[in-house]
Amino acid sequence: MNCETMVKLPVIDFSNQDLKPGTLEWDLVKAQVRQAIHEYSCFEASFDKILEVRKPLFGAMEELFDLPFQTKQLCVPDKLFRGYNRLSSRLHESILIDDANVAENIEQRLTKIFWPQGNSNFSQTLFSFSELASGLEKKIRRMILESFGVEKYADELIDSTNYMLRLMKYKGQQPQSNEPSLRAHYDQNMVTLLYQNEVNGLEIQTKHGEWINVKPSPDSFIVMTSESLSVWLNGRLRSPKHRVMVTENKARYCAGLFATPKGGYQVKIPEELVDEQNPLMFKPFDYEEFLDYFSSQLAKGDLSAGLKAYCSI
Ligand SMILES: O=C(O)CCC(=O)C(=O)O
Ligand SMILES: [Fe+2]
Repeated sequence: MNCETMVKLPVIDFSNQDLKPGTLEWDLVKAQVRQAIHEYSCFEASFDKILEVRKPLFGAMEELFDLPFQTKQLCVPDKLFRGYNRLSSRLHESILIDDANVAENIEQRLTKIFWPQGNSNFSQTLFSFSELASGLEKKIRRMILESFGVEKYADELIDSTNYMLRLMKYKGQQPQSNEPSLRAHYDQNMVTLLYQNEVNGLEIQTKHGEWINVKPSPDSFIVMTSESLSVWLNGRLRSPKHRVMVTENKARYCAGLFATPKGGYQVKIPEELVDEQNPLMFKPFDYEEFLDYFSSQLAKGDLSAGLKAYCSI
């Protein structure tokens, strides 16, 4: 059900290019981030530079999703393509690119597949988006770690990140329809950044159980702390349940950058976060091994499996 609430997510401004650790402004923004994730596990990050890629980005996504469905399904490996299926939704289609913060990967793993003769505008646009979004995510993650007093792990954690780019298209729907375009779920990665066109639909559940309709402004990302970060912080913060309900007869495009631990890296709770009052809650895990388990559970129709169940003590 689409229950409109008056709650609005906090908006935090990251547009200042000189936002650097150790400055007064950094500390002020960090305090806002900490407050927002404590309250909502989610906030709107305004970042005016993103407006430069807005038009080309959604143009490139339209170009991609306008390709014949069969072409996409046949050309993109199974694991990376989701198209109108039972588990996600029949209204949703998405393509995933690993390590999208490296230009060559976008070229080889996406552009070359569909345009063997090249399409440099397409590659350049997706790369610019990933570069801006991953740069912003690094700042946000560093602030979160600092706010929990574990910033000494920031470089290691950020260096072992796979920046997965997921391009998504949701079919438009009649306003009276209340079929979810993407079912309610928790993201399993570290931090999620979402950037959408003008069609709204994302809903986030607050810790009190109410659903907020998210209506980001064109210069804003939606930022969520996800399950891997919650586990790494020994349960110190939550990740928000969210879903998508499109109630406009217009396609919704959304580009998501999912900061995810790289396969082969052991994600382990820092010893500073474990003591008598806060006993160790989760075992170390390798995200890729978890994903294998997670996908096999999903394939069996078990939608409740998640990282916390997988590695809880
Ligand atoms: O389209 C959106 O806004 C949300 C997408 C999402 O939740 C996901 O891909 O995990
Ligand atoms: Fe999600």
